Amino acid sequence: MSKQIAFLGTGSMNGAIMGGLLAAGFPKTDIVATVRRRESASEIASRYGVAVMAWDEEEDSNAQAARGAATVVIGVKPVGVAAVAREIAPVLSPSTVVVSVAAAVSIEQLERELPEGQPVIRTMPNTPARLGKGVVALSAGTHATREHVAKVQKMFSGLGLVVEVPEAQIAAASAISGSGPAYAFYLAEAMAKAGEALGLDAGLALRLARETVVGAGYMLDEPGADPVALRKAVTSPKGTTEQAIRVFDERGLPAIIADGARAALARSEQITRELDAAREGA
Ligand SMILES: NC(=O)C1=CN([C@@H]2O[C@H](COP(=O)(O)OP(=O)(O)OC[C@H]3O[C@@H](n4cnc5c(N)ncnc54)[C@H](OP(=O)(O)O)[C@@H]3O)[C@@H](O)[C@H]2O)C=CC1
Ligand SMILES: O=C(O)[C@@H]1CCC=N1
Repeated sequence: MSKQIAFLGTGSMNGAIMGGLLAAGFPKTDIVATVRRRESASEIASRYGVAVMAWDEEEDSNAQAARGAATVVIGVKPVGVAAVAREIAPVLSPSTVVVSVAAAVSIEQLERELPEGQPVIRTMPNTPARLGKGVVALSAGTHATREHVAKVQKMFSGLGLVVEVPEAQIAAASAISGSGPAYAFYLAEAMAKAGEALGLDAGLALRLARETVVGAGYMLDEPGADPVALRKAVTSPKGTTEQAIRVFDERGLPAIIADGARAALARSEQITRELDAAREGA
C-alpha cells in the first residue's frame, strides 16, 4: 500500500479533514487511519473506504500506520498526543512531516517526543473542512522548511482557507475559527428556541433558523462580503431588525462573544500548562 497520509486518531476533526481530502479527489488508497475502538474502525472503513486500524486491537497500530507515510496527521485529544508521538517516533522517516491538529499542544511539547530534526507543523483546523469550507491556521515547527509548509498548505488547500500564523496566535485562531463553528451552531440553536417562544412549531422554528444561518453563510461567502454591510442591508431604519439589534447591543452581546473567545483562549493556555505539569509529575 502506498501511504501518503496516516491519520492517527480519526474522530470529528481528523475525520473531517480526511473527508475533505477525499471529496477534493485525494485517492483513498493513499490514506491509512487509526482510531482507538474497533467499532469506530468499522464505521470509518465503511463510510470512507480507507484502511483503518484500531489501537485497542493492535497496540502498535499508530506505528504501523506512520511507518513509511509521507505525512502523519495526529488527531487524538490533546492529552493523548505525547503518547501517540512516542509510539511513532521509532518508525518515522526523517522526511515524514508530522502535522498536529490538537488544540493547546505546543510545537515544543510535540517536538520533544519526536526524533531530533523531525519536521513538524502545528495546525488549528475546523470541521467545515469536510465540505471544503474550513479554515486551517498553521505554524511551522523548528525543523519544518518552507517546502514542508508549502507541501502541507497545498495538501490542505482543498479544505478551505489555509493561513500561516505565528505559533503565538494559534490559540487565538482556535478561539475564533477552531471553536467558531460551534458558536454559529449555538446561534442557530438559540434562534430556533426564540422562534418557539414566539409560538412557532418546534420543527418549523428549527428549519427557519437553520436555513437562515445557512443563507447568511452563503452571502458571507461571496467575494468581498462585509458582515457589517450585509447586516445594514437587512436593518431598515425604524424597522424591526433595528429593534432586535438594539437589544443585542444593550445586553452586550458583542462583549459576551469576546468574553467567550477569551475564555476559550485561556483554557487553551491552561491545557498547555497542564500537559507540562502532567509530564513533570510522570
Ligand atoms: N472537533 C473539532 O472541531 C476540533 C478539534 N481539534 C483537535 O482535534 C483533536 C481531536 O478532537 P476531536 O476530533 O474533536 O475528538 P474525537 O474524540 O472526535 O476524536 C479522537 C479520535 O482519537 C481516537 N483515539 C483515541 N486514542 C487513540 C489512540 N491511542 N490511537 C489512535 N486513535 C486514538 C479516537 O478513537 P475512538 O473513536 O475509537 O475513540 C477518535 O477517533 C483534539 O486534539 C482537538 O483539540 C482541533 C480543531 C477543531
Ligand atoms: O473544543 C476544543 O477543545 C477543540 C479545539 C477547537 C475546537 N474544538
